[in-house]
Amino acid sequence: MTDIIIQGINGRMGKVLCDLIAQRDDCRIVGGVDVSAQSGPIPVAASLEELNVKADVIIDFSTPEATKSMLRYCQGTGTACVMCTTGLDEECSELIQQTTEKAPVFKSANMSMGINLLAELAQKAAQALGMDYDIEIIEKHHHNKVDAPSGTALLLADEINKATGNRYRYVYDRHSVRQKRDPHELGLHAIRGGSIVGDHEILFCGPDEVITLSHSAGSRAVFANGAINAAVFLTSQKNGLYDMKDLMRSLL
Ligand SMILES: NC(=O)C1=CN([C@@H]2O[C@H](COP(=O)(O)OP(=O)(O)OC[C@H]3O[C@@H](n4cnc5c(N)ncnc54)[C@H](OP(=O)(O)O)[C@@H]3O)[C@@H](O)[C@H]2O)C=CC1
Ligand SMILES: O=C(O)C1=N[C@H](C(=O)O)C[C@H](O)C1
Repeated sequence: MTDIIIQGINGRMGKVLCDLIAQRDDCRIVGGVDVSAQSGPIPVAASLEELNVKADVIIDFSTPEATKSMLRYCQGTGTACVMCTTGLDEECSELIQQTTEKAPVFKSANMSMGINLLAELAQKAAQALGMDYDIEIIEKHHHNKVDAPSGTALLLADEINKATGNRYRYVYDRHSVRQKRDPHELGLHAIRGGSIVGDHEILFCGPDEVITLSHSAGSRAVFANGAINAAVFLTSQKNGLYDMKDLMRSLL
């Protein structure tokens, strides 16, 4: 039985996690962290220190500041964590590095299997098509999302760059750009509206043709299930950094 704390338990993802974990018999929620602590069967506090509950893994869908607090807590206690929050900064990258020496850390800007397959397909397409095809990524999310571009759009861009010898530099939204497109640009564009869960398109625009690879999340369950599976996976891992590729390999 994997004991889990959810950071951001009252948020959109936190609520879906609670529903899905209740249906499983290999894990349970032993506590939650959120701004507004609520009274209920699960203890919830404003910080991990205040919660003072031991768990095997913390799943984090919150804010970048809260993620940093969690990493410091995991460094001190050796607790494993699944990092799902996006919009993280350079300070967070350093904290992640330090934390992986003290605890198992799982990080992915997108916990769905589909996006991680899409990243592999995009790498293959970029390698096969070469510089004659301009790459543009369009992401669409609900109107409550605060960070842009999405962590997933950046993940896809980074994976493409990794597979092509870092040949691209990122251009965001092209607002006020007054020059023609350079072949080394990779465009990232964010759309925010309504209740869109998360759509990502990668366009390879070539001479007289466009190839589009896309993924559309039908519900938040795809992310929540990935995060729960990652939490269970982490309980048998050594200190270090893990991502969806490690989880997918373990399920084969
Ligand atoms: N990796 C992935 O697959 C996915 C990642 N995400 C990312 O997860 C994050 C959360 O998304 P979502 O659930 O939609 O966002 P929400 O805003 O709905 O939920 C975040 C929750 O965290 C709470 N919170 C704010 N500050 C703290 C704090 N210091 N400590 C603990 N909790 C805090 C918020 O409280 P309050 O509202 O009162 O501020 C809110 O309840 C985002 O960065 C999003 O991009 C989302 C989906 C999938
Ligand atoms: O905020 C969201 O909702 C989502 N955020 C993640 C991101 O920034 O990529 C993943 C998913 O697309 C939903």
